[in-house]
Amino acid sequence: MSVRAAGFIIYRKVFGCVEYLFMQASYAGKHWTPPKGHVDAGEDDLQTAIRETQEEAGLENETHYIIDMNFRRELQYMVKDRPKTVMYWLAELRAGLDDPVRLSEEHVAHRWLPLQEAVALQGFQEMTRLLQECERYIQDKE
Ligand SMILES: Nc1ncnc2c1ncn2[C@@H]1O[C@H](COP(=O)(O)OP(=O)(O)OP(=O)(O)OP(=O)(O)OC[C@H]2O[C@@H](n3cnc4c(N)ncnc43)[C@H](O)[C@@H]2O)[C@@H](O)[C@H]1O
Repeated sequence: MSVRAAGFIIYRKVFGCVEYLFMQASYAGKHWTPPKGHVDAGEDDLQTAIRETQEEAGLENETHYIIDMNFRRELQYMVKDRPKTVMYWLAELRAGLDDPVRLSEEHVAHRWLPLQEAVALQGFQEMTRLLQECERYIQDKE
């Protein structure tokens, strides 16, 4: 059976430059991902994304970021021989907030990074494609 998770690709704009939020897991390979987590029973994907982002990054929907409901993408990869599906929405940090992220014990560090640095840091092929798509989408919106 497939594992299901959901989260947000959260970006902020600093002097016109787009920067994406990545957080480093405190366990195992200490990999970097956007805020996301497993979908609990009775939750829909969007509820999960909002809950996990609050739990993992201390960011509240509306107060700290605005969700773009027009940009939703599904990532798929294998974890320990099981398929995992992660639903991501794009979300923008509210202007003027700088860095309100407050990490839980699940993560040891976070960074706001422009596209190329985010791509290099996280290193996953499907996430790279998704970030490139986000970048084009954000540019087209402006
Ligand atoms: N090894 C471990 N030791 C101790 N506690 C653990 C643990 N793994 C999970 N936990 C605990 O489980 C909970 C996780 O729950 P949640 O917080 O609810 O779920 P998650 O973000 O989806 O978890 P995870 O980190 O496992 O998933 P990811 O897909 O990023 O990562 C899963 C794998 O996929 C890889 N991966 C991540 N993104 C990928 C991508 N885009 N493409 C390919 N592989 C990717 C990662 O490198 C990683 O190997 C946490 O409380 C944590 O403490």
